[in-house]
Amino acid sequence: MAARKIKALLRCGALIQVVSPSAVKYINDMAAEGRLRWIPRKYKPNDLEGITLVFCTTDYKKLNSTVANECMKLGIWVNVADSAKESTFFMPAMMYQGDLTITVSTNGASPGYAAKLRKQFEDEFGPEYKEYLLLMRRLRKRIIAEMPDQERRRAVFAALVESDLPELIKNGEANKIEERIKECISTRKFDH
Ligand SMILES: C[C@@]1(CC(=O)O)C2=NC(=C\c3[nH]c(c(CCC(=O)O)c3CC(=O)O)Cc3[nH]c(c(CC(=O)O)c3CCC(=O)O)/C=C3\N/C(=C\2)[C@@H](CCC(=O)O)[C@]3(C)CC(=O)O)/[C@H]1CCC(=O)O
Ligand SMILES: NC(=O)c1ccc[n+]([C@@H]2O[C@H](COP(=O)([O-])OP(=O)(O)OC[C@H]3O[C@@H](n4cnc5c(N)ncnc54)[C@H](O)[C@@H]3O)[C@@H](O)[C@H]2O)c1
Repeated sequence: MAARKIKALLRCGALIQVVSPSAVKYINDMAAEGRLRWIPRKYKPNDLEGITLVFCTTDYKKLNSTVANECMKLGIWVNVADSAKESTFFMPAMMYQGDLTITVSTNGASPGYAAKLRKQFEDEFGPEYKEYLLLMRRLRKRIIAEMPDQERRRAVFAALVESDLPELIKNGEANKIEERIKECISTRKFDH
């Protein structure tokens, strides 16, 4: 449980401290690589000093609850793995494809369903979207620099996002990609 939360946090560049007498291999490895600090003992109340975000992921319900209460008193945001009710924030299911991030939440109604939808998004948004967004990032920079008229730029961006570029990338149709970009750049239509 803790390992799953840690994976998401490391992606965001969080500074992580784990307090637990035991740790799974992943946490052990991350500690050995210096990517987090593992304090191998039971929780003590002053562990919350200077902490901005807390995850209570022990298998000891009463302790999770006590820590959550302490956090509430101190105004620290807390996520309680076995109690949606005592959490002040939830984690969503997340997927990444380059610069694309998709998160799903059911607001605590069914985390399993959030996970199922996340898998569906992973199937739908393959590596072509990573490529597509790299392309869009380059094009957008160029268009902003070279196209002074904002209305015109909006029309071009709208055409680019409505285009079949991801499909063309997926199918490796390189010649059509150039052609499609040119078509989009020459578009003048803009729907308000
Ligand atoms: C999305 C995800 C993110 C993550 O954990 O990083 C996440 N839970 C995931 C999976 C999952 N969790 C559970 C199952 C078993 C099936 C099931 O219960 O449905 C599965 C399915 C699985 O493992 O595949 C059990 C469970 N979960 C919570 C409780 C306690 C409670 O409900 O009070 C219990 C014990 C219930 C019991 O006692 O039986 C509570 C929460 N879990 C949340 C998030 C928050 C609400 C998010 C939302 O509703 O969208 C919330 C409120 C707090 C939080 O943890 O942030 C991650 C999917 C990651 C992915 O695969 O992409
Ligand atoms: N939110 C979710 O998505 C979700 C999903 C599955 C399970 N859960 C819940 O999360 C909880 C943890 O599940 P798990 O599978 O990770 O359990 P686990 O047994 O693998 O891990 C619990 C950890 O808590 C540590 N611990 C126990 N007492 C402690 C103390 N006093 N101080 C510090 N650390 C202590 C243990 O050393 C262990 O490393 C369970 O209550 C489970 O119901 C939540």
